Amino acid sequence: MQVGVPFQSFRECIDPNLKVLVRIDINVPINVKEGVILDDYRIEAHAATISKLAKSGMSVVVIAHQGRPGDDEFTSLGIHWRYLEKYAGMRVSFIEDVMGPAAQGAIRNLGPGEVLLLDNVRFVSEEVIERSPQLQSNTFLVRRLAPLFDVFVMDAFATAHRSQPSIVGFPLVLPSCAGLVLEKELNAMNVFSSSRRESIVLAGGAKVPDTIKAISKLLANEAAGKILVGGLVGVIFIAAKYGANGWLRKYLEESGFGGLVNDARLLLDKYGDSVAVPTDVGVEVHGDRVDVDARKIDAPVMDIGPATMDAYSSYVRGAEVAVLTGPMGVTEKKQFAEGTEAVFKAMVDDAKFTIIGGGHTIMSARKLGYIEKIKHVSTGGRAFLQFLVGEELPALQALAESKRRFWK
Ligand SMILES: Nc1ncnc2c1ncn2[C@@H]1O[C@H](COP(=O)(O)OP(=O)(O)OP(=O)(O)O)[C@@H](O)[C@H]1O
Ligand SMILES: O=C(O)[C@H](O)COP(=O)(O)O
Repeated sequence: MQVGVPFQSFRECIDPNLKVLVRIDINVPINVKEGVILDDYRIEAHAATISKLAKSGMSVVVIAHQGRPGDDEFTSLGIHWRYLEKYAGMRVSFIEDVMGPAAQGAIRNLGPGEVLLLDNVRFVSEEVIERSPQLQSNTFLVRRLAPLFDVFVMDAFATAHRSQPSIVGFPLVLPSCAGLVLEKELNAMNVFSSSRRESIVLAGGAKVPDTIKAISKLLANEAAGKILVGGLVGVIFIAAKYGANGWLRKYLEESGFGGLVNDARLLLDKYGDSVAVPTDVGVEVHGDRVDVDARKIDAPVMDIGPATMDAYSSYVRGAEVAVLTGPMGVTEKKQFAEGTEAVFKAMVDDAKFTIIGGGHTIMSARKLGYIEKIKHVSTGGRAFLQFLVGEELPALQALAESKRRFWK
């Protein structure tokens, strides 16, 4: 943990005599019907925090969510349980309850070194309402569970942007610390934010409005030296820089992204060379890849082109930090994974520190064989973007408040 961080570090919560409540984020892509988790990266990451706490002799209760009420991935943590056991390398018990008498009884009876996973905290309706930490500390969830614990460990970086009871409520009533995953995320982000003009952000993927907003904030805060755009985000910047005819014009009308072209143009006008836009792209013609000039697009854009790969690789060379959020192309199709592969290669070969974030980005890095070579793989999605651009995260503010209240 860096000096000057305004909350307690992980090791300050470790004490074999204590019962700890740990909030983790094991919200993962899941096939509920078949009971199969499609990407367990987050579970593996948080298992380290849990095993460390349990091995120290603490009684460990884990609280987490999966999905949002009403969506297909909203389900019990009964599926996650076994994965957690596998990665923690120890027995984990699971209870189909969050804060009722069954859960309370199991928490009371938990012995030293034992781990209990509670069910999906979003089964409790209060959890999905975002309000101030003060109000969240007065919810039924917090009032029922907090008295059963000595300390709270906040490890769910990926949910740190939510002001929900299990994130911001407990720190106001229990002495709290950052977890191992949260500490790692903050350390990596500190490397990024202390490099500023020496860092490069590669922004691709398909979350076009969110990513353009993030780019705008990165530029306004002078948080990065250069932004290199790709993926569908890059397509919007291509339209802003070179104009849109043929396929591109039709695509903008049909996708509803037309309005964002103006936002991209304003950013290019204001920040000029700080944003690099693809000069060529890989388009799909009858299933094949054809590389064309970005001014002459007449088929679906699926990747950045070879000249752009070279240019982006040379920008990455020598960067203090290179961050990739969102793939450069449709990596699900082999012939359009070339751009993403080229920038991964440049990152691991030539940048001093590398960070990636986002579900598809991580999956691409794994598929293309770069995951082990990236210095920091973030567990966060929205939280990662929000933190990257320098926005406050409610979870961190609540931890800081906990320090003021309990750790004099
Ligand atoms: N040119 C393109 N045209 C269409 N889709 C693209 C293009 N480039 C990338 N994509 C798609 O973008 C998706 C990933 O973008 P997204 O913004 O969701 O990334 P992420 O942030 O890593 O993932 P997640 O949202 O899961 O956290 C992939 O499915 C990929 O196929
Ligand atoms: O996957 C995420 O980004 C986090 O688990 C937060 O999920 P949410 O967007 O449903 O709050």
